[in-house]
Amino acid sequence: MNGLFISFEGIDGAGKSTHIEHLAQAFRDQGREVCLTREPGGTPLAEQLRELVLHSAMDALTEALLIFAGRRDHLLQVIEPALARGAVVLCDRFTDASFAYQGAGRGFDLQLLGTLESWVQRTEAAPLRQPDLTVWFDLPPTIAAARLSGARAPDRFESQPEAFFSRVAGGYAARAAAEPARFARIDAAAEREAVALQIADVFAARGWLPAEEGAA
Ligand SMILES: Nc1ncnc2c1ncn2[C@@H]1O[C@H](COP(=O)(O)OP(=O)(O)O)[C@@H](O)[C@H]1O
Ligand SMILES: Cc1cn([C@H]2C[C@H](O)[C@@H](COP(=O)(O)OP(=O)(O)O)O2)c(=O)[nH]c1=O
Repeated sequence: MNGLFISFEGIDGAGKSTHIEHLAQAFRDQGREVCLTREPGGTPLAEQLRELVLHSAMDALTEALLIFAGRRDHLLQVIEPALARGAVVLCDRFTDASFAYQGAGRGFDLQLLGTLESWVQRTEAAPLRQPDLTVWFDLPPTIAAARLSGARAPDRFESQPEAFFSRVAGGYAARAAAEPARFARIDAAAEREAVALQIADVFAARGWLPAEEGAA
């Protein structure tokens, strides 16, 4: 069976974590091996880099290099081997987050991000490894901020002002517009159950899960 690489994107508080575990179970119920992972992070080395990126002050190039260094390790140690085994890789954020946060959010050079993407995502199995599907939780930053307020201690990104998240949201929209076949936009402002149904539809439409399996 072919592996499946699925990433989940959206601004902080968009609802990704709320839905990923349920999807993982739906795939396991179909007898699929599921590799549940995240970025920044996903390997011991990349988790160490994550700690630095989320909690230490640094300039934009340093930040981008650390994130892509972690991504390289994660891709080679975890994602490619899982795909080669035929597993379903569910990844909480991938490179679109770099274009949205470092690019649109921080104003970092998009061309340079594209260069890093092409270096880092070239593997033996793929000239440019990209997710087969990116589930994009789209919702206004005001709603995300309200959901997050008091829910958890903010990291370096979560403590940014709302204008930052408006730019990040715009960055996701631009990536989605550039690659509409890879992106599935979810109206994440909806109630939890309605969001789950939208996600279920996306997976059913691709024939990856039975219609009822994705709904919470
Ligand atoms: N559809 C929803 N409506 C209202 N609150 C939600 C919804 N989805 C998630 N939440 C809540 O919003 C907060 C952020 O959700 P979470 O899944 O952690 O987002 P993310 O992983 O994208 O940052 C959590 O407290 C969660 O319980
Ligand atoms: C993958 C990635 C994440 N990030 C940021 C987005 C998030 O604010 C932060 C951590 O992501 P995430 O794991 O989604 O945080 P949490 O578990 O707290 O919801 O890292 C980037 O800035 N660039 C990237 O390439």
